Amino acid sequence: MRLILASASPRRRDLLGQIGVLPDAVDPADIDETPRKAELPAAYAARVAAEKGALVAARHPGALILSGDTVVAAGRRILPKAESEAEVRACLDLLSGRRHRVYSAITLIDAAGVARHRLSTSIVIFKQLERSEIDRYTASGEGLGKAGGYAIQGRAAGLIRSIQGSHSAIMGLPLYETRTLLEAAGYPLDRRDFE
Ligand SMILES: Cc1cn([C@H]2C[C@H](O)[C@@H](COP(=O)(O)OP(=O)(O)OP(=O)(O)O)O2)c(=O)[nH]c1=O
Repeated sequence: MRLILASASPRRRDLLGQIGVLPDAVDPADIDETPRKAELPAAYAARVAAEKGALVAARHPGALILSGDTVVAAGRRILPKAESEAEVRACLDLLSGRRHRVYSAITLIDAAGVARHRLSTSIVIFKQLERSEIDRYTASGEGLGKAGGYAIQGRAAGLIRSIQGSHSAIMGLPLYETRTLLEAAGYPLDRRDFE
């Protein structure tokens, strides 16, 4: 059974590897990720994960397709995937000293073309950040290319007071839900147990 990871994110590949799953191919979906007007963060994450999966499934008939989308939200506000230092700084200014949510959606399309979806919601609380902490974090470059301008798997962990939910989901792929969907689709898991 061929498994295609529909993602350009090296984090998603590494996370899959953490549960012993090695995709047969990685084929990212390049879609327009602009939120719709008044679209709520959870619905947005779910929609984008589903759209990425559908696009890539069309290129691989008969394969399993796994896609995901991770969105950082302050209330109803969707934070960008930070693409500049200014965006990282703006995200940290907003997240400092408060709790926010991280929505991590996945879609698995099975060999028959049936799509199954899961959404994992986590709550993250940053400490009240000093100006110098924001300056240093921004300059580190770690927040670039990350939803909400930070990476919990990196030095941002030293600025985060608590998380509630799933660490893997915040990083980009909710592993519990991923395993559940792969299992439901008949994908052979835990093969190393039998070797
Ligand atoms: C909040 C957070 C996000 N991220 C990353 C995970 C995702 O790569 C990225 C969110 O962007 P996504 O649009 O979910 O994914 P992507 O563009 O990197 O890859 P693709 O669309 O091809 O699947 O932010 C972290 O690595 N650590 C974190 O703590």
